[in-house]
Amino acid sequence: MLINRKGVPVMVLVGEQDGILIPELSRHRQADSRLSGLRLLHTHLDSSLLTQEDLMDMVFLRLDAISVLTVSSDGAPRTCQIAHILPPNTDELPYQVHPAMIWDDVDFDFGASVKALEDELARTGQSVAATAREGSAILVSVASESRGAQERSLAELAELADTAGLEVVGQVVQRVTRVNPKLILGRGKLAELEVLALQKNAATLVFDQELTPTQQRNLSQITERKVLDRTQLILDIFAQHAQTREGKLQVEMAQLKYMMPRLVGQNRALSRLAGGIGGRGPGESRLEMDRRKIRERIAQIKTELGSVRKHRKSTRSRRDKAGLPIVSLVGYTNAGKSTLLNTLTKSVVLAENKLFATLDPTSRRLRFPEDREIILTDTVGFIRHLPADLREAFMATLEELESADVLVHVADASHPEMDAQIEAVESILRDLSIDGIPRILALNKTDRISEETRQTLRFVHPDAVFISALERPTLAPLVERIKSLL
Ligand SMILES: Nc1nc2c(ncn2[C@@H]2O[C@H](COP(=O)(O)OP(=O)(O)OP(=O)(O)O)[C@@H](O)[C@H]2O)c(=O)[nH]1
Ligand SMILES: [Mg+2]
Repeated sequence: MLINRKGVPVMVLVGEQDGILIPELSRHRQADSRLSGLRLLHTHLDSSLLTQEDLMDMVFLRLDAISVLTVSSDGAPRTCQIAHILPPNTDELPYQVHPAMIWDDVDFDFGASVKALEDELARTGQSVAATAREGSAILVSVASESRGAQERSLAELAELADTAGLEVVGQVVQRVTRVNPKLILGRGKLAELEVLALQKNAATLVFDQELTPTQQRNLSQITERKVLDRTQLILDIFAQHAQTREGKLQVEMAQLKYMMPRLVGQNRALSRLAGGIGGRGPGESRLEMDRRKIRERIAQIKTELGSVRKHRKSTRSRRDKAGLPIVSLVGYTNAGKSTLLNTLTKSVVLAENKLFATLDPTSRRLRFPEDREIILTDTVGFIRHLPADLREAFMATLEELESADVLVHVADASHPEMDAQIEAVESILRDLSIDGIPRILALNKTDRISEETRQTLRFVHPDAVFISALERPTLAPLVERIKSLL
């Protein structure tokens, strides 16, 4: 029986021995509350009390409370057990399960309990600006790696989320031997995640691992929240930041390719549900048409990209004819490449403390004191675990590197993961087969490291040049090294 907050039963459900089917409840959800406003009282025909399944139902249906009543063989009520979701608490408990009570002794004030919960949830919800709700996110990692490794990867995901404009309000880590093909995480962990999202008022869940179309669909259906994975987040950032024609086309293509299999997935689900939803949904034929349109658009983008590239090749060969040597800055995202380009050339190339501030190769002329000129080009930031779909789009933006005479690999010496970042960059350079071009390793942001760290780094990277892109005088040794290689 589903009972509303006035104590009125709104639905009586009849089930079978081992379960009842609870229909879609979202219609009952009140606008001013995040719980459904309903509590479920149900019976167990054996004498078992609340089960894990019951608690899952409470969480995913966002019930105010769930109670189970056991009945004697003659149908008389015996014991009752109540559970309800908890407001955010220091013990990080998702819900409270009360001890079982004799039915005749039950004296539980549902009204008071739910009011306390709603008040508390509303209060924590308000500490984040009301409008921030759409933008507040919980980060989730489900993998077989160690907890430490997962947390390091989540730290990077948090930076990505920040760049994408999301506010991170919590995180959940699960270490598994095998991921759940339907939900990626186990049901129990999903319930924990759902309660955390409810407690923190987070509208978005961001997974560090790539979600299959099925997982993504299931997760957003069950949680009714926006579900993103790392790929989508990066695509989103790419889309926000791409500036040139080529950058935009590359991003659009990657997005369309990402969408395709997901459309197919939706389609299958729709055809399975077709009887139920009648003509309201975007019918199968519409989706079919959308897929065809996407394919057409991808083909069109390919043609456009071809002509954009041809154009760029000709500007490149003009530059080659001018005989100016090309020096390209490469490096992990946020290492300080654009800042270095700015300081060296005093030009204004977008530099921000955001990942992926730069998405398109940007070139500047740089004149040395003795009247020698070079072309200095900035590039897109590299990143580890670049999703397979994005690798191609990313590498395409680096094509220009082939014609570089010198590569300056900029690394952030103040970053705890610097060595892993350096390796990630080197690996992509190897894939591009341009690791043969003379290369200088510039350890940047040395204004932020201690003398001790500097000593260690000098030992580990004896060939590196130490710079601070913010301090022009520190760049002299780098300029000397560049000149010596030309
Ligand atoms: N303290 C300090 N901060 C720096 C230095 N160089 C760059 N930064 C800061 O680091 C942040 C990232 O710099 P960017 O130049 O945008 O980095 P990028 O490598 O171009 O990043 P992407 O374009 O995203 O790949 C900015 O906030 C810079 O101000 C430095 O030498 N010292
Ligand atoms: Mg940049």
